[in-house]
Amino acid sequence: MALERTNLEEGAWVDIARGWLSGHATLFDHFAQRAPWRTEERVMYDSKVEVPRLVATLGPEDDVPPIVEAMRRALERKYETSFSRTSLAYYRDGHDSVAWHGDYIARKMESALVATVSLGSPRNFLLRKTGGGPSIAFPLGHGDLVVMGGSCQRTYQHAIPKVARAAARIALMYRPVWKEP
Ligand SMILES: O=C(O)CCC(=O)C(=O)O
Ligand SMILES: [Fe+2]
Repeated sequence: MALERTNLEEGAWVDIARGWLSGHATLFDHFAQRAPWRTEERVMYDSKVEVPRLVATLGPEDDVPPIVEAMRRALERKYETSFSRTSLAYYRDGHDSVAWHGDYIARKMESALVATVSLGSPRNFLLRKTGGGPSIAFPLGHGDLVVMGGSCQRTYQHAIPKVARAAARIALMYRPVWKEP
């Protein structure tokens, strides 16, 4: 895996591997047509976080292409953890977004890992210190892998901001099972 690590402050970091999944367009089409999409009817982060996008959770009963399991195994080997939860977020166009947040439960944990493979067209993925300040932008799409680690969910926040024009992107997210500390 050709990973490039960016060390942030307070023990947070992100790894990025550009074009990690070469067949991203095929997997995008598969999920766009077949994933069990729902709107986020329940408040996922906190009541202030607006989340206009479609989401899906993949379980054992879902029809998942073998590449999804192959990527999970590669990530588990590399990061020496069990990425047993798989979920999806579908940004249909520039109106879809996720506001600044640290992932639920993980934002209370000392450290946590989240691996995201971006399918389809790029969107800007932003990071900033929790509560505000300048942001760093990483355009993510076309099979790029990003892994957030260390204190990233607690000391940093991330967002996919709205933009005037964007083609569709799906984020395929792998997370370990997190326990409330
Ligand atoms: O779309 C992404 O890459 C990020 C999504 C995200 O942060 C989340 O669902 O918690
Ligand atoms: Fe998140």
